[in-house]
Amino acid sequence: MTLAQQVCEACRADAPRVTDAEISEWLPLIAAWQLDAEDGIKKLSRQFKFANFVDAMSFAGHVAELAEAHGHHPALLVEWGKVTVTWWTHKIKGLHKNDFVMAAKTDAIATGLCQ
Ligand SMILES: C[C@H](O)[C@H](O)[C@H]1CNC2=NC(N)=NC(=O)C2=N1
Repeated sequence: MTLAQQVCEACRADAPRVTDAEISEWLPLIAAWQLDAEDGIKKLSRQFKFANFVDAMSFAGHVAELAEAHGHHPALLVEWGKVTVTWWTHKIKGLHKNDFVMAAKTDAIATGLCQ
């Protein structure tokens, strides 16, 4: 089953962060995403390009619906012609498999919407 076909598991505060081995295994599956660390918190982010602000905002709305459906939410930066989506798990201050699943699902909904 691909990452995009998987579902988020209910994330608990004591859930384990992904290991370096898991990052090495899963990051290539979401090759357009980059691994960042902000204040020691690992995050996944990707910038999606659009023709204008309204299209960018519309995509952000689709991501919001996806997030609500899965109970797992990103940070969204909406600018003219682009949206930066950043996934991490607040509860564990780092990356959980859910973040890789949601990044893959974000790619799936972006298909056909972004430039
Ligand atoms: C109560 C609610 O389900 C939790 O706060 C959820 C909401 N969405 C979430 N999203 C993310 N990315 N991390 C979380 O820890 C998280 N927790």
